[in-house]
Amino acid sequence: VVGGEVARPNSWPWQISLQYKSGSSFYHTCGGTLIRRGWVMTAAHCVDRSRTWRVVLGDHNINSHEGREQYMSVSRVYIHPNWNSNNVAGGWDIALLRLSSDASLNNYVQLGALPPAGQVLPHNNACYITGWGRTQTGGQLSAQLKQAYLPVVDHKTCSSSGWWGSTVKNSMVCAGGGSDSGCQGDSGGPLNCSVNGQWVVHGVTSFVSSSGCNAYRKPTVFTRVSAYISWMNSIMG
Ligand SMILES: CC(C)C[C@H](NC(=O)[C@H](CCCC[NH3+])NC(=O)C(F)(F)F)C(=O)Nc1ccc(C(C)C)cc1
Repeated sequence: VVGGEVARPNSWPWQISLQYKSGSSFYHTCGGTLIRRGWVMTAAHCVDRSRTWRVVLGDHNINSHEGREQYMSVSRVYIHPNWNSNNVAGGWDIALLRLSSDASLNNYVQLGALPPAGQVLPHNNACYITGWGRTQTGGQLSAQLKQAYLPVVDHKTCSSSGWWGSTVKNSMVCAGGGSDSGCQGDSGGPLNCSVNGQWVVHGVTSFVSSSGCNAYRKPTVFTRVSAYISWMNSIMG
């Protein structure tokens, strides 16, 4: 997250850290959202290489053990069948991770709310991106979970010339476009939007401009969760 601020610990209790094993250690690579006690939603581009994964729930500082974390292994990865790793602009950047055991829900670990199928938010709807991703283009990951206010940019604006043009599809949500943005390492994490006074996870962080995370008129682009409700239900049952 470029800009924004460090989140109050565990104030986004559905945010997870997706980590891969290398040698005897695990490393943060992406974010994700706990959507059922045994299921995590993330981006397909986060898991299109087969690795040994673990999901950390209830985390704040990913470099220290604070005692609230739950470490879960992943029993199966479901990548959307239409995902093409050579074309993030094609969309379909969504995946589900089946955890090998159910999470315990508490003050630090809660389920994220999903939108109704087809819901599209209006221009400027209040949303926050959260994640441990780079804090500057080409910079380092953040040790502590960060948040940034990224209001929705409607499809009409986001897909216009000077913005993303035809790279952005209707199955995506744009948010931000100013000095705050997502960045590498935020991928897969939630776009948390305020709808009728409730937080709803409307986006899965997908891509930013290759010329820089907070590039002018290149809002962070998210997979629009409301376009994938039926697919997710078909997998999770
Ligand atoms: C070094 C980084 C900044 C490059 C940048 N990376 C990204 O945007 C990666 C996802 C890349 C998936 C591709 N397999 N996502 C992120 O950085 C995220 F913002 F989500 F955290 C990128 O590729 N951006 C990109 C590439 C192509 C397009 C279209 C023109 C096809 C749009 C954006």
